[in-house]
Amino acid sequence: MSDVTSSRIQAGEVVAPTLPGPLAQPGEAFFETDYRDWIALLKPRVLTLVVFTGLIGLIVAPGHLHPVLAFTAILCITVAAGACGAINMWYDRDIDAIMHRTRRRPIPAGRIEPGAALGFGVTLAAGSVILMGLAVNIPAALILALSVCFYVFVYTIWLKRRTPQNIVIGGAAGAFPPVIGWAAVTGSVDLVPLILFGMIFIWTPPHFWSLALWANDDYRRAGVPMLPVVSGARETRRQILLYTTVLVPLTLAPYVVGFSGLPYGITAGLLGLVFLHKVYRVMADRQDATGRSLTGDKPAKAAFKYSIYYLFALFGALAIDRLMG
Ligand code: HEM
Ligand SMILES: CC(C)=CCC/C(C)=C/CC/C(C)=C/COP(=O)(O)OP(=O)(O)O
Repeated sequence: MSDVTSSRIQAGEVVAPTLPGPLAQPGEAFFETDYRDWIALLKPRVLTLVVFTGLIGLIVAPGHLHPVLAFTAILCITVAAGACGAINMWYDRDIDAIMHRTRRRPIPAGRIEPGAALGFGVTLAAGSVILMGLAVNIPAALILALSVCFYVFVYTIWLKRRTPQNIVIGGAAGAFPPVIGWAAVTGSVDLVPLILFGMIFIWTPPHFWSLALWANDDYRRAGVPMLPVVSGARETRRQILLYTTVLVPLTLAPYVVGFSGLPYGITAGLLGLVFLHKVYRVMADRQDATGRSLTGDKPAKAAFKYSIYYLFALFGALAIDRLMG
C-alpha cells in the first residue's frame, strides 16, 4: 500500500478512498458490484455468534413472544448488527486497504462505492431500530439503537484508533444482543441479561487479543493502537489470562443466582477450564526476548478459535438447561 495512504492515518480521520481499489485491474470496470459484496459488508461470519447470543437471550427470557414477533426481533438484531459492519467498513476503508486481512473487502477492493456502503448501513440500521420499536417493543428498540451507537460512535469512530482499550470499552456493543433478546420478550432488563452482557463483555478481550497477537503486523502497518502493538506480546498474553480468569467464574453466575441448573453450571465450568488451559498454553508459548512467538503463534490461534466455539457452547448450554429444567 502506498505511503500516501499510510501517512494519512490519524486518529478518527476519514479520508477519501484511494481510487481505483488495490485489486482493480487496469481497464476493469470500477464498482462492478455483485450481491455478495453487499452481504460481505454485513460481516456475516461474525454475525452468526452475535445473532446466536441474541436468540439465546430471547429463548431464556421468562414469558412468551409470538413466533412472528420473535422472528422479527432476531431479524432486527441481525440487520442492525450487519449494518454496523457496513458503517464500520465505510469509516475504516483507509485502514482496511492497508491490512492484508481486510484489503479484499468490497470498498478497498473498489467493488462498492463508499457513499453507497454508508447509505446502505444507515438505512438498514435505522430501519431495523424502527421496525423493532413498531413491531416488538420500545425498550428493545432503544437498546438496539444504543448498541448501534456504541459500535459506530464509541468503538469505530472514537476509540479504535486512539487507545488499546478500544475493544474493552467499545466491545460492549457486541455484548448487547442477549439483553435485546431478553427485552424483546419482557419489555425490561434485569439481573440475568446483565450477567449475560457481562459474560460477552469480559469474553471479548481474550477473544480479540488472541487474534491480535498474530494479526499484529497488520495493525501496526495501519497505525491502529491494538494492545500487542502498543504494549507488546508479553503484556497482551498477561491481559488475556487476566480477563479469562475473571470470565470463568462469571459464567457460573447464572447457576449461582438460581437461574440455571447444575448441568449448565458443570458445562460452564468445564468449558471454562478448557479455555484457561488454552490461555495457559498461550502464556507458555516459546518466545524470543521481545515476547514474540517462536511457534508462529500456534497457541494463540488455537485460543482464538476456541473462544468462538466456547461462547456458542456456553450460550447453547444455558438455553438447553433452561428448556430441559
Ligand atoms: C470489539 C470487539 C471485537 C473485535 C475487535 C473482534 C474482532 C474480530 C476479528 C478481527 C475477527 C477475524 C475474522 C474477521 O475478520 O471476520 C473476528 C472473528 C470473529 N468474531 Fe470477533 N471481534 C469482536 C467481538 C466479537 C463479538 C462480540 C462476537 C460475537 C458475540 C464476535 C464473534 C466473532 C466470530 C464468530 C468470529 C469468526 C468469524 C469467522 O469465522 O471468520 N466477535 N473477530
Ligand atoms: C446492533 C448490534 C447488536 C451490534 C453488534 C455489534 C457487533 C457486530 C459487534 C461485534 C464486534 C466486532 C465484530 C468487532 C470487529 O471489530 P472491527 O470492526 O474493528 O473489525 P475489522 O478489523 O474486521 O474491521
